[in-house]
Amino acid sequence: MEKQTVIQVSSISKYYGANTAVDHVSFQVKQGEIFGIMGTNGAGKTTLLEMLMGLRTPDTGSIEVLGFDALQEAERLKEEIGIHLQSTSLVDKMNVREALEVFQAFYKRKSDLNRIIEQFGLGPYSDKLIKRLSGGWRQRTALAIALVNDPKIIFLDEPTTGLDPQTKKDYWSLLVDLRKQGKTIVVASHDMEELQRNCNRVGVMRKGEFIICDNPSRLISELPGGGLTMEAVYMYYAVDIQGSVSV
Ligand SMILES: Nc1ncnc2c1ncn2[C@@H]1O[C@H](COP(=O)(O)OP(=O)(O)OP(=O)(O)O)[C@@H](O)[C@H]1O
Repeated sequence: MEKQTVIQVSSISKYYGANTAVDHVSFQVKQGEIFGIMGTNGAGKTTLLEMLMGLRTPDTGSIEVLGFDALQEAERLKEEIGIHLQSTSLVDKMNVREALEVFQAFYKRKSDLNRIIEQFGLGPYSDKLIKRLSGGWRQRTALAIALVNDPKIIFLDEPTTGLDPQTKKDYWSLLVDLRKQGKTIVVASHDMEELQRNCNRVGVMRKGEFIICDNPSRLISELPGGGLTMEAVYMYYAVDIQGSVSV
């Protein structure tokens, strides 16, 4: 059976003065996909994610998420999505369980916190201050916070930056489990290996444009001149011809 489209992006742009951060981007995400977004620093990934989450208003185009207009129905949409905080500094002074409870209070629908704590292995840490946790456990906590309203879609902006390879793997196995539970995951990342291994499809951004979007193995095998890894895909599509990154 054809999977349902849960995100429909049609020709959205975002301008910051004369700077075009996102340039007429269109794509769809299906229910249950892990959808990756890659691109150089400044390519527009965060701006794109923020528009999908209803946190930023596009200057052109439209976005439908789970049947809601991300612009007109942003409040309603927030009930249905999980947002992974880039920094947990806001909740640094709380322990893990307190942070989960505080964030859950914002939502009507509530997931079972004990189940999340167990699923994420957070039990031994639930009364520990977040600021005392290692990077990996902080990111795990941030992901747990994104799940307090039992969202259908989870948006993640570079969640594994700075984590060691094993901690990254452990983190991704949580995401794969969430996908198996039917969640849709949209994730921006600079880690080519994790995108290649885990994403159903990856969109490549360059200077605000969506250059190409396909599953990782096709992106690699159809690379003009041949390629073996997402690194080659990145070098070909994401880095501009002069080899300089966008600013
Ligand atoms: N609030 C803002 N005001 C003005 N310009 C901004 C703002 N946010 C982002 N930009 C600019 O928009 C462009 C896209 O930035 P964005 O943060 O979306 O890129 P990114 O791909 O997420 O980068 P990174 O990988 O470094 O996080 C950049 O040129 C950036 O300088």
